Amino acid sequence: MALASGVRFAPRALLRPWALLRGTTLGRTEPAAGGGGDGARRFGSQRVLVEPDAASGVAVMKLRNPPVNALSLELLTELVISLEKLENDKTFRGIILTSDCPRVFCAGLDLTEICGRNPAHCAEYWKAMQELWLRMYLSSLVLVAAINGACPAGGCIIALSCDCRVLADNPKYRIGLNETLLGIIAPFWLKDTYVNTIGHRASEQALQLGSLFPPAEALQVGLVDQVVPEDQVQSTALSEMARWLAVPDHARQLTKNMMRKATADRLLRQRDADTQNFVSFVCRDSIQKSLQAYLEKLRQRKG
Ligand SMILES: CCCCCC/C=C\CC(=O)SCCNC(=O)CCNC(=O)[C@H](O)C(C)(C)COP(=O)(O)OP(=O)(O)OC[C@H]1O[C@@H](n2cnc3c(N)ncnc32)[C@H](O)[C@@H]1OP(=O)(O)O
Repeated sequence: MALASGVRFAPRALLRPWALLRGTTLGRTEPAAGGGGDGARRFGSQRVLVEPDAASGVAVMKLRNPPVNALSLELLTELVISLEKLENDKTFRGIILTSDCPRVFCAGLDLTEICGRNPAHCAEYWKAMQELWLRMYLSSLVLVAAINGACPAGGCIIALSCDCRVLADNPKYRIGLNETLLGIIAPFWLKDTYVNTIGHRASEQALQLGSLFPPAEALQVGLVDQVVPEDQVQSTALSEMARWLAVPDHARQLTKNMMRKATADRLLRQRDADTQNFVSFVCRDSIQKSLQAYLEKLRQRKG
């Protein structure tokens, strides 16, 4: 990811994401409906659909890991690869991230990846989560989240690592970090991202209470930048994108780096310790029990 000035600010020592790939179908390119030239060709993978528009330099990236876009290891990996692909293509300056699943933007960590799994798997999973956050948080592209569904926990992290957030005005589409309600604790880099977005006091309250904010409250606290009727989320995200792209890339990119680098560096300095911390915490019997109970409650809630 080179800046116009030649500065590279994406962490270079990141995992090679394709090493994590199992049974995915990356790199597939197909014409979009009614499409013609290059600008109308879709590409992506099984769980991430990319609709590039070369003319505007903007790609729409859709999460499609039904039913709730839970962040499985495969989805995390495919997101990193799609992001990297767009970043390496000079045609693109911005990405609109949205969901292809009805009513849910992203349900957060895939709890089945950390329930009843061995420590090695949990470590691999957590590294992939760190990787995605680092890549998104420091991306040289403009990232706009078009939040067209519920956005708890890890879903909120994805949205917060974008530059701008547009949320559909539906009381069911709540957003926030609800980790404490699952008996788990947001890691420091998540807490830092929250504080950077909504300030210390609001974060302190929201993190301890595990608050999930409905749209009007999310707007008020500053978690999202716009709340609009559901059918206007995409068009508003495009208008926001135009506003951000009106700024010269090099100036915007260097400013973004100035604002975010310290937060990302903090994780980069202690990535292994953060992984060990995560693994030893989630593998505790008591935490496994509460995660299992939460998952069971989700399953029983159905119907
Ligand atoms: C040191 C510790 C560090 C901790 C790191 C912290 C970082 C992030 C934490 C997390 O992200 S933990 C995950 C938190 N997520 C949630 O609490 C959301 C839970 N899900 C929901 O509230 C709802 O599913 C929804 C997203 C609002 C959607 O509701 P809807 O009614 O549309 O769908 P459901 O019927 O509830 O679910 C369908 C299906 O999906 C399964 N499922 C839902 N969420 C998850 C998940 N996060 N992981 C795995 N599976 C999930 C749910 O059980 C249903 O499954 P089936 O019954 O169909 O088998």
